[in-house]
This record gives sequence, structure tokens and C-alpha cells, in this order.
Amino acid sequence: MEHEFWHKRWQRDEIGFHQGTVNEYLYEHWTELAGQGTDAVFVPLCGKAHDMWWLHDRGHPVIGVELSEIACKDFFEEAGEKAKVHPGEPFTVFQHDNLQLWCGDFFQLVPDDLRHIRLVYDRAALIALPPEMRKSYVEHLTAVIPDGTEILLVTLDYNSGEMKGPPFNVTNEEVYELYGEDYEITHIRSNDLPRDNPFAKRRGLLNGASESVFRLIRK
Ligand SMILES: C[S@@+](CC[C@H](N)C(=O)[O-])C[C@H]1O[C@@H](n2cnc3c(N)ncnc32)[C@H](O)[C@@H]1O
Repeated sequence: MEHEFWHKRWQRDEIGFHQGTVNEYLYEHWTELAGQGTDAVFVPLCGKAHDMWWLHDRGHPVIGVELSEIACKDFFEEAGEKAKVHPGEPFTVFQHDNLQLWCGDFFQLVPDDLRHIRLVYDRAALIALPPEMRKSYVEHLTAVIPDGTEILLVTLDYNSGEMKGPPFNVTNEEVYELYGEDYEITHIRSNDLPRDNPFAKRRGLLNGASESVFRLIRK
């Protein structure tokens, strides 16, 4: 996906992926990874996900990475919070307490940037990318997070003949192909979305869809 594609989506406010509330799988499964601890969390391709406030409120330092400056600004403004802005290259950092949004390209991150990270939350990041980019995404993520980092990954699968992504369909088999070599994988659960689910209905998915949740540990 070209950067321009996402910039346009934000400029036109075409952000159907944005959830104004905490994601149900984050809410239900986060303690299985994090316990009651407050380790630092990385949120790739973070948008303006409310989930980051939830993680922050639980005491986690958070670093999100997001291409769109609109998303970064809106994230703080919509919460009525002021962020300090540290302009820079390749990232401009928006900061409030220990919650930072790094505005720039995920693929520009280097391992030193994420050396304190112990947890990753991926909702609508892997599945935002077309098949040819997903391998590079996982390779880059694996290169920049420390060993032992745990990831909560949420995926979506559907009949790819029925709609054009994003979000793209990622099968559970693909998760094992992409992460199997470098991660221990636990498939926590899958949840069927029936054809009359609002998302399936909006996108014309006559066979519905299915979401899956994984816990991955970087070996
Ligand atoms: C489908 S949205 C998901 C946002 C968020 N995870 C959520 O749950 O709402 C994908 C986001 O990734 C951002 N994005 C796409 N490519 C990126 C890249 N290379 N680096 C950083 N952000 C990127 C887009 O601007 C978009 O906000």
C-alpha cells in the first residue's frame, strides 16, 4: 500500500477501521500477556486507536507509529489532551506523559528505537497490508523488537473473492507461515462474524468473516 493511499484516507476521513472504543480482544486477552505489569508497549500502524489510551491508563509506556499527521493530531485533540511535538527525521514525535506517537514510516524504525519494548499490540496493522507487504512487515518487526517480546495479534479472514482489501484476509495458516520461524505461537481464539454483522454487511461478505487472536513470543 502506497503512503499516498493512507494519507488520502485520512484527508477524506475514510477511516471505517477506526473504533471509538477499546477493542474487545485487547480488553479480554491483554492480561494473558501483560499480567498486571506495566512493560512498554509498541503499537505499529496505530492510527488514532483509543486502545492506546487504555494501555496508557493501565500504566504502560506506549510508542505508536503512524504515517498520518492527521491521525496523530486527532488522537490527542479528541481526548482533550495536549501533546508536545518534537519535529524530526525520520519521525516527528507527539508526546503526552509516557505516551508517544511517532509520525512517520514504520519501515524507518531501527532496533534502538524499540529497545525498551516488551509488548506489541497489532490490531489492523498486519491485515492493513497487501500480501506482498506482509512478509516485509513481519521481517522488519522481527528485526526491531527485542527477543522475548510478546505480541497480541488480531487477524481477519474472509472469502477474498467477495471483497477487496484493506482490510485484507489473513488465514491462520498464513500467521504460522509468517511468524512460525521466529515466534512461539498460541492461537487464543477465533470468532465468527455472521453475514449480518455490520462489517460483513457493509462490505458485502455473504459468507461472513472470522477474526482470530494470537499470542506470539519472539524467540
Ligand atoms: C487499518 S489502519 C489501523 C489503525 C489502528 N491500528 C486501528 O486499530 O485503528 C492502518 C493504519 O496504518 C497506517 N500506516 C500504513 N502504512 C504505514 C507505515 N508504513 N508506517 C506507519 N503507519 C502506516 C495508516 O495511515 C493507517 O492509519
